[in-house]
Amino acid sequence: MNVQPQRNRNEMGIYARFGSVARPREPKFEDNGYGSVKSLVEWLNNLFPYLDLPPEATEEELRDCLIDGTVLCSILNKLRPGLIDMRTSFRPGADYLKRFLDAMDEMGLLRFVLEDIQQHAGATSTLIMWHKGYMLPVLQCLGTLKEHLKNSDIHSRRRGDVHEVELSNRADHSQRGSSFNSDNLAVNGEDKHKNPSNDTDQHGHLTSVSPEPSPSLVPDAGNKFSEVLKQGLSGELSDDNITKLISSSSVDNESTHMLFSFLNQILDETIDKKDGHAYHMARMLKQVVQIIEQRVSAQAENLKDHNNLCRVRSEKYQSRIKVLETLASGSTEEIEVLLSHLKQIKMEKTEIEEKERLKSRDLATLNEEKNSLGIENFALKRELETLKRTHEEHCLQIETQAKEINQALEKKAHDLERYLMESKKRVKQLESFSESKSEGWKKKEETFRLFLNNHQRALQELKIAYASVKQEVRMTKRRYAEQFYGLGMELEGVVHAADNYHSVLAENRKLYNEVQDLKGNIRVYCRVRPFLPGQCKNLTTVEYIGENGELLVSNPTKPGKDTHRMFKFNKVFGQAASQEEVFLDTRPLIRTVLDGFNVCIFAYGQTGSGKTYTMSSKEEDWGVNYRALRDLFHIAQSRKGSMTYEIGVQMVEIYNEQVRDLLTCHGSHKRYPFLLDFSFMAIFQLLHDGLF
Ligand SMILES: Nc1ncnc2c1ncn2[C@@H]1O[C@H](COP(=O)(O)OP(=O)(O)OP(=O)(O)O)[C@@H](O)[C@H]1O
Repeated sequence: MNVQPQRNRNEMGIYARFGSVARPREPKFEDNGYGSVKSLVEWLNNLFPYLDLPPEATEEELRDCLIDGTVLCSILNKLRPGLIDMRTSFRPGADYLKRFLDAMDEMGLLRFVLEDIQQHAGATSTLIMWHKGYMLPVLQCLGTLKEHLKNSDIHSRRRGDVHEVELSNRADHSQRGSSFNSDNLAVNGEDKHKNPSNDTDQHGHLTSVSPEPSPSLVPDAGNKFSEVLKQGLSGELSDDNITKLISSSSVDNESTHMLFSFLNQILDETIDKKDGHAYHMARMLKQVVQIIEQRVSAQAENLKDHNNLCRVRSEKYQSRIKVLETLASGSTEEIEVLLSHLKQIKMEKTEIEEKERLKSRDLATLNEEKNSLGIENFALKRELETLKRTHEEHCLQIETQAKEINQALEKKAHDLERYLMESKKRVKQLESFSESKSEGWKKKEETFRLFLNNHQRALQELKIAYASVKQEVRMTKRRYAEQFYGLGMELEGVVHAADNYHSVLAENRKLYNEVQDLKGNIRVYCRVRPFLPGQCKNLTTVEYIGENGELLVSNPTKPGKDTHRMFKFNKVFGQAASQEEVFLDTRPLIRTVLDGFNVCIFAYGQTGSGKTYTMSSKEEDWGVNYRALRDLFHIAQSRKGSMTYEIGVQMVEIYNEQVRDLLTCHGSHKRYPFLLDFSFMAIFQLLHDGLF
């Protein structure tokens, strides 16, 4: 690469600050062995006719064509179909370029960096001119792709040929002796140097190999290992000698090409023998060897590209160094400018030195001050330490006191919290109590208000009523006086009527007594006692009891008409007659006592005939005596207003012609004559007369 610095006053460059204009000669792409820009443009037009690039397109036009990355990605897809998915929604430009560069990395191919194609997109024209050769890495990358695409076409064509050759080889392999794989390539660096004409083309690429063994791949006649190999393949060499040969260093000295040839020959021999497991192993190994050969070939390509890149970059840097050397040896104007700069710098230096002197003087002063301040500082430090110690002791005391106070305060706070909780509880209780009380008082107030209102209303009503009552009382008084007068008049009538009543009453009494007289002053009743418990009911002598006091008694012991005897009484009470019935017949006679008549009732009969039962009886079934007294007291009570009665009672028993007082307690007064009373005398007379 011949880069000569040229000076052109009509162009501007980054050296303009020195007043000079320098433009390095732009690197020539043709010099790098990748073909000219023109050839690349032609290749791209053939590949993608729609691009329609002008044949004389500049690097700038080429960059504009490639900047969105789609063309580059399409080239890669030509090389490996489907490598980059162009249908995805990548943004043309940076995204496609990144995808392209990543794919190049994956394939291990030489590539440029993103800045190589993008760095001048927004730059000034000055910078573009300086970097006129900036597209060089991009063009080199294009050249690499062009070569790979070409090789890929050759390889694909050759793979078709190899397939045919392999088929024919398998058919007559025994006649041919040996066959080389079409991909047998020399990749060792030594090999390339040793046999450049055999392994690489003029651009340093690995050459393709024809299906037939190339003379360049034939083992070297002067090589000892090759001779031994020939002997080994022809079976002239023993196994021990082969082992010794492998263990010796002669294998290391052989080229990769020879080693692959040797390996292929051994594998072909083994396959030809068709010896069971060894045959299959050999086939598999042969396939592995082919893959390794392909990979070695690809790596050789990459290494070669890398070497080329390094060489190009080295040449570029060499040219830049030369440009810089030229510039350094360069211009008087620049030197003058530099001298003026130097003078200026010297003046600045003098000023700076003066300032430094002043600063050193200030520094000395400051040092003295610093020393005095140091001493003062030391004293202050000591004082500070003393104060610090005192302060620490004081702090400790304060901390201790603070702890004690804190504990006391915490205790108090705890107590206060407890009190507070209790107070809150009590406050809540009091609040609820006061609320309930308040509600109660409100209700009472409401009730009282209603009560007051009612009372006020009632009071009003009372006042009105009072007025009306007052009026009414006046009216009533008047009416009362009138009625009182009327009553007085009526009372006079009543007095007259009372007088008449007494005369009527006397007349009534007279009539009543006359009725009693008509009924008979002396009445005789007969009561038949029922059989007592234990007595035989069939022994009764009562045959018939009549309505009008007839009683038929039978006596079977007497003959004839004396068997039945009829008795006649005022009334005969049968066995079923009650005490009440007996009393009711005697009651009218008893009541005449209240009109001043004397009445005597006595019972007569043999022992156990029922005299006591009829007259007294028991409390629950009173006899005539008790019933008569109760009736007399009742009438006396009803006539209390008009009549006052004094009632006296005597009860006597006449037994064996002896009269005994039944109410007295003294035995001396029991026998007759204890009382000379008319009524008793009459009874005695009656008894004496034999009426009873
Ligand atoms: N009507 C009657 N109904 C039921 N029981 C009667 C009746 N009359 C008498 N008795 C009963 O007959 C018994 C004898 O009666 P009670 O003592 O009255 O006879 P008395 O005539 O008074 O005898 P004494 O002359 O011996 O005193 C009593 O047990 C009495 O309760």
